Amino acid sequence: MKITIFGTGYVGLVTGACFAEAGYQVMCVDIDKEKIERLKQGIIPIYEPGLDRVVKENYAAQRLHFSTSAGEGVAFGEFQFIAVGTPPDEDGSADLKYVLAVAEEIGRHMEQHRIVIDKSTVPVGTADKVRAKISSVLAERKVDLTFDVISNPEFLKEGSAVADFMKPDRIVIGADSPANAERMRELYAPFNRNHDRLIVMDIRSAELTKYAANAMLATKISFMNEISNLAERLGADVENVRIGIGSDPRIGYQFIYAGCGYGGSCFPKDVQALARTASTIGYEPRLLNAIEAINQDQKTRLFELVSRHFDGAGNLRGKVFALWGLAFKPNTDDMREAPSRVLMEALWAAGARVQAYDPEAMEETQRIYGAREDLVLMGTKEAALKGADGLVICTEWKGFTAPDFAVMAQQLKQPVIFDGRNLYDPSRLQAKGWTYYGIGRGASCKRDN
Ligand SMILES: NC(=O)c1ccc[n+]([C@@H]2O[C@H](COP(=O)([O-])OP(=O)(O)OC[C@H]3O[C@@H](n4cnc5c(N)ncnc54)[C@H](O)[C@@H]3O)[C@@H](O)[C@H]2O)c1
Ligand SMILES: O=c1ccn([C@@H]2O[C@H](COP(=O)(O)OP(=O)(O)O[C@H]3O[C@H](CO)[C@@H](O)[C@H](O)[C@H]3O)[C@@H](O)[C@H]2O)c(=O)[nH]1
Repeated sequence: MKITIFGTGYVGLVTGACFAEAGYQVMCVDIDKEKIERLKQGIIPIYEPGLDRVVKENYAAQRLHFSTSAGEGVAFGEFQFIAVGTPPDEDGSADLKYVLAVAEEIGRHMEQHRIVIDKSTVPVGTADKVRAKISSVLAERKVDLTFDVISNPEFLKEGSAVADFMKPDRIVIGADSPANAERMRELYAPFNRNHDRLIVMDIRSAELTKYAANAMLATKISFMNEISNLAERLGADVENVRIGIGSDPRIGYQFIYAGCGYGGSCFPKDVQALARTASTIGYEPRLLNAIEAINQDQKTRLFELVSRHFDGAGNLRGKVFALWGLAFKPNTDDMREAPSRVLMEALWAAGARVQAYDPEAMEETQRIYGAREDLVLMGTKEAALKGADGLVICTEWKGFTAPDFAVMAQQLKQPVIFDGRNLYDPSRLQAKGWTYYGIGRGASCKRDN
């Protein structure tokens, strides 16, 4: 079977490389010429565990091909995956311009039947728009060709994208005929062994399933962040509460970690896009709006703790802060909507300087912020501490979980930690003379009310 994937971002590149690893012939097409050139040279544009090997080996084995030519891509695969970005429009709704541009290319270059599969996260009704776009271009060309449109949303997580794709929890297929569903079952057979993971449904339900999944996970996080704010004020510890409620299998332990807010390219944009969809059909999305609002507040939490500790009035002129963790989560270099950005920008606005360290996201930070006097990127987490007035943690990289606190205390001007991911045991640190602030740790930390 031959597959074409439009878009070589997190989803497209992982999907293409994993299909090639399963033995298929795959062509990845992107409009970004530099990205495609670098991929051909074996330079992987993102940090994603395991991706480097699958891309390089399958490219060398000539199962994985790269191109900037849409025409070449449309001619190549019977299956045409759309895996391009769907960024937020000005009003928060999903911008479909990249998706529809691909649909247009497919219509323009098609010479035989094609199965068009939408893997991008798109609002309900997008498959109809893709179908209409291809049909109108075919009509302009005055050619009579048949094609199918299928929805196949992607659920991989950054940081474990290859593993998630190889061993999915589920493969959601939105199809309008049993024959199309069967073609997808055949295509996904290498990833659907041992037990059936394929969930087949109508196209609109598949499109909504993707948003519902992300909104549900974001709800769990915002709920716990709200509880953390209560815990802080009530003198309870959200970490104890987390363990207490997670033990109920109806709640579960996953996605109930309070912290400095959720980031990334998906939860913030998808919660907003779903809320926007609701508004456009006259339904007030009260819960979705609250999830988003709680998250925005939560991202300012660390700055509040820092400024209250040092000044109370938000003036941090002359202060220097060590920052551990820039990426929006561990095992990625992605900084889209990262809580670290909100924190750094607030610290800078208050006159402070930042000495930052992240195992993977330094280049990305440099790309986003360029050279500025109030940001120094340090080569190690220890170096970031030197001469700083305090340590702030935004990302729970494994390498941050068991540092040498005695050495750290010597490097910092004063032993104070603002821990946005609740990595440490407050009482142990306090026993060693540290001032420790976590998220929602009212029982064990300094109360701030
Ligand atoms: N990042 C994730 O973890 C994740 C997971 C599941 C679903 N999604 C969804 O998948 C989609 C893609 O996300 P991503 O993170 O991979 O995006 P991305 O921004 O990393 O990559 C998108 C790529 O598409 C390319 N592109 C744009 N227009 C094109 C065109 N006409 N032809 C070919 N290529 C084109 C861009 O140059 C870019 O390389 C989004 O809808 C996103 O919401 C993302
Ligand atoms: O208990 C938790 C779990 C996560 N987070 C934060 O939530 C954000 C998102 O984390 P995660 O879901 O692990 O990363 P993503 O790569 O954004 O993956 C989400 O978004 C993808 C894109 O749609 C989906 O495919 C995935 O299923 C979905 O988990 C990060 O900032 C995390 O720090 C918390 O604050 N607390």
